[in-house]
Amino acid sequence: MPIIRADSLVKEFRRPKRVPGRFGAVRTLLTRQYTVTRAVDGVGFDIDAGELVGYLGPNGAGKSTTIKMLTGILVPTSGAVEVSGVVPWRDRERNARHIGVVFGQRSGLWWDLPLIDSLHLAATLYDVRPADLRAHLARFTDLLGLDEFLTTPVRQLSLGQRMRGDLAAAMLHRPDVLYLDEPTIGLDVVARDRIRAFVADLNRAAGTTVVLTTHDLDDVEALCRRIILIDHGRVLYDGDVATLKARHAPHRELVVHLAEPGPVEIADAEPVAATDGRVTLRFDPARVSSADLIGRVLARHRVTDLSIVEPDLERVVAGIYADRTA
Ligand SMILES: Nc1ncnc2c1ncn2[C@@H]1O[C@H](COP(=O)(O)OP(=O)(O)OP(=O)(O)O)[C@@H](O)[C@H]1O
Repeated sequence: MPIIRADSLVKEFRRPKRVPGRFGAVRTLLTRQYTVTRAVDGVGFDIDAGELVGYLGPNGAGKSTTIKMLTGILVPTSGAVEVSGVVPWRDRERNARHIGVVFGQRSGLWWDLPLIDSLHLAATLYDVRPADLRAHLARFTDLLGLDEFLTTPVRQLSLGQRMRGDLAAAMLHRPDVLYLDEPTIGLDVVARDRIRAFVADLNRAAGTTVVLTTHDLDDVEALCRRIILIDHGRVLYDGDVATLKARHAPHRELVVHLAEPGPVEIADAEPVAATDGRVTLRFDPARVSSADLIGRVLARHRVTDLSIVEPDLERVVAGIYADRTA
């Protein structure tokens, strides 16, 4: 049963056409001509309760605009959107009760308050019961490592600390759906890992549905089974990560470290690199299994180490965008 339904969503932005020259500003106002940007151009998808979906696309593809329509910040030009049976832009208050939103570039916290006071204030706004607040705060503090900076004013927090605070604030009322827009942008490895672990835990333990927009495809590899790929406001791909890779990057690589450097010639495998006894063989798993290939290499060579390299999602997605613009 879908918890999020988007059907033929379109969003156009109109901007007054600027008239150049003397008195241009006045003439811009008077001519009333507009440039129309179609940021989202017929996007549709269903997301089931408990899914964790990566919503991806290059700069300007229409990701944030879609998320803003899902959260009720923007009204679609046409098409329909429903989240937990609510039309977000029509009933913003009811919608807000069952969603959490975190925009990586912007904070929902109160700058002058210590983080803990900001969290209490967020809980008050959402009518979180004191006992629930205590339980959620304890769990989030533990998972996100908040205790070292709970009493620090928000304006003094580092980006990673602030982001963890924002996530906690967004989830205190235990919404069914969490929208995350670039949650790990500019963060160090520690903060990024904390955030990934927290999101994975929310999804697994509480069944929270998560829609994640990110340019960091390591986030996607770590968290998402399904991705929706958009470009120029349209869906290019909607499905699981493994199928996308199989379709667009069917090859795997077997990296072999030889005890005695030399050429490796094996049927069904193409040597693509060789340095200091480290040979990389590219193969198609649909034609030859890794086990078979490894068996053949071991039968012919003395090997000190070997590994299989999966295609990198980053490269796969970059290749798809390049094909589109070629
Ligand atoms: N308020 C606005 N007024 C006019 N045009 C806008 C507005 N907001 C977005 N756009 C345009 O709509 C298109 C899609 O923008 P959007 O921010 O949704 O892309 P995005 O995929 O989130 O990009 P990024 O990865 O760079 O954040 C862009 O061409 C952008 O310039």
